[in-house]
Amino acid sequence: MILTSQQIANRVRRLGTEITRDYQGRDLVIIGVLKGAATFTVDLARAIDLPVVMDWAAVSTYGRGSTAGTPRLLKDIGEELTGRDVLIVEDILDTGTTLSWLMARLRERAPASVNCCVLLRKPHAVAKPVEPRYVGFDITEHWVAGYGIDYAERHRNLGDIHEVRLPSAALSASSS
Ligand SMILES: O=P(O)(O)OC[C@H]1O[C@H](OP(=O)(O)OP(=O)(O)O)[C@H](O)[C@@H]1O
Ligand SMILES: Nc1nc2[nH]cnc2c(=O)[nH]1
Repeated sequence: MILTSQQIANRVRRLGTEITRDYQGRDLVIIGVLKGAATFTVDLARAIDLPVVMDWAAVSTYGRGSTAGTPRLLKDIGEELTGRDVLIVEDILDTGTTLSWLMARLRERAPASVNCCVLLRKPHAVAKPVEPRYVGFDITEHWVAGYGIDYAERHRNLGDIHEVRLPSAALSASSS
């Protein structure tokens, strides 16, 4: 599996159009989740034709799914959220541990709404149910890297999204 930079750009443009339509007249705060969603968040924000506010959060999650420990906020946002419309932007929804925890924490701050936009949704997003309002692509459970997403902290700078072939950790080079 490979998602080319062109496929990603086309999808991001359409997501931006949808978000522009859905948030007309609202006070939209976009929160990108570091580090994986940094590239996607910036591209998505540029595809939205509204005066959005951008902020960043970082969450550390040890273990996933039923074995997950409690996630921790490594970096909090600076924006006040009371009465505002929050859109969390994530690169991957896998078990849902990260997003379900972050959405619950942000809801405690009395925003008008909290939704999320994920670029990639994996099939096992069931451990902690999360219903993203926007999804870029539904993908298989294979490990992926590129377009901000890492393999062992590397490859975030690739323009395409590649499948990582374990255990060699070679990146897929062609569509299949
Ligand atoms: O749905 P989940 O099972 O919680 O998995 C999804 C999370 O895992 C990855 O983050 P990671 O912890 O690798 O950090 P990073 O964004 O800094 O790469 C990804 O960026 C999501 O945040
Ligand atoms: N980097 C990376 N993190 C993940 N977290 C859950 N799935 C993935 C993946 O495919 N790649």
